[in-house]
Amino acid sequence: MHKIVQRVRFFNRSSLLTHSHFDQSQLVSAFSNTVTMDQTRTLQFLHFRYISAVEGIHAYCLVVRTHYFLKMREITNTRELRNAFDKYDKNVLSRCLNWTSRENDNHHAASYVVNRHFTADHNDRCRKEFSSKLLKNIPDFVKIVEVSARDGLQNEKVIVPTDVKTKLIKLLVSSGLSVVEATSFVSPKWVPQLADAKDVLAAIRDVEGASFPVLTPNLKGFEAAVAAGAKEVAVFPAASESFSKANLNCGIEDNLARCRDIASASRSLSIPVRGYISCVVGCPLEGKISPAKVAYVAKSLYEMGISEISLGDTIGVGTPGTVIPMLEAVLDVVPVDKLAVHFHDTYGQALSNILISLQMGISTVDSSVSGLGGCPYAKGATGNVATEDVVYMLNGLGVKTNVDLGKLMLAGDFICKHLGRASGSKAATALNKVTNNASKL
Ligand SMILES: CC(C)(COP(=O)([O-])OP(=O)([O-])OC[C@H]1O[C@@H](n2cnc3c(N)ncnc32)[C@H](O)[C@@H]1OP(=O)([O-])[O-])[C@@H](O)C(=O)NCCC(=O)NCCSC(=O)C[C@@](C)(O)CC(=O)[O-]
Repeated sequence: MHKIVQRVRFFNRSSLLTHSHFDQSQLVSAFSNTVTMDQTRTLQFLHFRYISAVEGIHAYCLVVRTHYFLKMREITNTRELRNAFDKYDKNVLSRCLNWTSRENDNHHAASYVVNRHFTADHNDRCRKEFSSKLLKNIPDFVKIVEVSARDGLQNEKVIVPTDVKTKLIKLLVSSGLSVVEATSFVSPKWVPQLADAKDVLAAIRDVEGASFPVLTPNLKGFEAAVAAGAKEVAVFPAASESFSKANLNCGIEDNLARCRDIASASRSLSIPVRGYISCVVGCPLEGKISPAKVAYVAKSLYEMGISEISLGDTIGVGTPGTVIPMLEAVLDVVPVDKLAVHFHDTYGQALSNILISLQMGISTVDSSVSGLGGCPYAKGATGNVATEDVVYMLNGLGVKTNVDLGKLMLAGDFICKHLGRASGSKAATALNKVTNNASKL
């Protein structure tokens, strides 16, 4: 039985009931005549499957390697195949199936399923093609920027003691994470949870093996951070005017001016400045955000010498369908090695968005242990993507992170126990059930 790997649309059920008398040879000969190909060969490429009315009527026209007989370039995705099929073959197919396509029924006639699994040889070839196409841009190494101690905790209503925060940071570092965002130098009136920023930095002063960037919204925050020993800072403009006002009490342009001040102050101290852009696909206040707006803010940050630009889907509404155009727009103005992605998992889309970002060449991913997180000024935003889930996926892809999943899970267990809640990481939850030695996975 051929494995059907991609189904676009079912044939119209009622049409099939009416026109269920066609057979395979009829179909093959119609195609052969049209595409001047011998029947045996055509059979190889075209497979028709009809399941009787007892099981429910489904007909699949399997068009494989369409380019072979249409002398087209290879078709790799559904949309391309649909377009090509619509252009060249719809009428042929309709004739084969003895259909009279009604005008608004055209899409039924153009329905098809791609079958890439019709011979062993073909399987091997396809697997290689898939691997080279889908994995070719995926980096060998991904840098994970762990944000749980800042983004993860900033939204917690009950104040987490400083020693719990610092123990969390130490556990995260011991798992191999090389960048652990530590805290924010923001107004304690705005984010009371991080009012102990200075004490956190003091407590981790001697911890080696990682850098500890901190958020600084303005020069006041930057100066306080430097005085407390920060060696890396981050600014955080938004791509949404309304969110910028809600989060920072100033609009995009005013905030970019503050970022510029911080960038120039940091230059003389050789302090790298990271830049987050919030709301890169959607805003809790404005809805959809255009890729052009994100590209504008990204370009501004790049031009002021920001070392890394992290693209934040603050409320987790993005899907690959919205993330790809956003990334394309940003990649037009900022080199890929300067970019990072920062996905919240509100709608369960974070891992697919990360995979797409890796396929587009991005090699820095922000995440938060146990999926902790949420922005106090983005109502409805849930946790960041869980670091354990990201590491699990990257391990599966053979991508190095230098992070020990077992030790990472210990950090997750620690903070979840303290907060009195279950982990938001699916991988950690599953691994905790099936093995006590997750670090071997
Ligand atoms: C930017 C401000 C300070 C403006 O807040 P403001 O009220 O407009 O500031 P102001 O200049 O009028 O000052 C008001 C008071 O705040 C003080 N102040 C002023 N600046 C500081 C500072 N740096 N540190 C400590 N105190 C500060 C200042 O001294 C004054 O104190 P007062 O005289 O009333 O006693 C405020 O809006 C703020 O702190 N916002 C931060 C909000 C925040 O942290 N949001 C969460 C982080 S963003 C995020 O999570 C998204 C991200 C990055 O993860 C990416 C993603 O997920 O997409």
